[in-house]
Amino acid sequence: MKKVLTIAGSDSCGGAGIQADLKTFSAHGLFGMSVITAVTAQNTQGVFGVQDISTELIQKQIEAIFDDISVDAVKIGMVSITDTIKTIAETLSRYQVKNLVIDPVMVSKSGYHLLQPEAKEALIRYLLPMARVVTPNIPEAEVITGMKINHLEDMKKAAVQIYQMKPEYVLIKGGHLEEEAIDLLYDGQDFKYYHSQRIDTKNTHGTGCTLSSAIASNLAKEMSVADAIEAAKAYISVAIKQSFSIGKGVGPTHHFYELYKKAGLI
Ligand SMILES: Nc1ncnc2c1ncn2[C@@H]1O[C@H](COP(=O)(O)OP(=O)(O)O)[C@@H](O)[C@H]1O
Ligand SMILES: Cc1ncc(COP(=O)(O)O)c(N)n1
Repeated sequence: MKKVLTIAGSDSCGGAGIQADLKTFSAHGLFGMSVITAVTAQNTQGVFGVQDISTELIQKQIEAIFDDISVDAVKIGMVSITDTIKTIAETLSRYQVKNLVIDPVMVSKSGYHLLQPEAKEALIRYLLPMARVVTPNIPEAEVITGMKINHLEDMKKAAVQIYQMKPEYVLIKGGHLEEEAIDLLYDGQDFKYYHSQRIDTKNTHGTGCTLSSAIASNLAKEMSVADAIEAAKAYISVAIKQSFSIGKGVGPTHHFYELYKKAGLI
């Protein structure tokens, strides 16, 4: 059984964060584990409070896992503050970490800063060089590069700039573009495009978390990066198509193992 770890924040309403990650791992038939960086009080309408977990406990959670269990892939999501970032980077650097996917979570769909703006530099300096794949959405790519992204040509320029920050692969997600939801992969040489039809729904809470967890799941299954993203993109498209309302705001994606199996996605 392949084992996948998420290092991320808890979302009390279950649509994003640790909860979305673990659901995605299970839907891929994998064993999911978690290191919780922060607990958020959150629902479909907003984020109402955050408690960062102490760096001591974050370090102990990581050590508890890696000292005992072999981990096939790791996904990092909400990391909140500079001290958390430094602790994760320092602790992970003591282990052979395979297949690290970093989703540089910054601002929730409701506008709450899940990463303190001053922690951006630490994320770039300490975490990005450890990544096999980094998966910014367009607003995140804009913050990381300092450039405005309006269309595909801008995405390409941003991908080249982020690649210089030393991840192995950069995937810029186009969910925030107007027309098609095109994602762009750059490996330092070539660009690869992942097209999918834009699904007309407001229920996209947790789409970024789900995509990065699906990529980590596929890497744990020893797929190549390009194939892992292809399969993850198919997964997120079905998960968004099946998304539903659970409250008054932005609803979650759907992780339905049997459905995806029937569709031949897993
Ligand atoms: N309305 C949509 N229809 C189809 N795919 C979407 C839609 N919104 C997002 N996606 C896809 O979901 C994934 C997550 O993207 P995005 O929403 O940009 O990330 P984030 O949740 O980090 O903002 C990407 O593969 C993106 O192309
Ligand atoms: C704890 C936590 N982590 C991440 C997100 C971002 O979610 P999304 O995938 O919708 O960008 C969130 N809202 N809450």
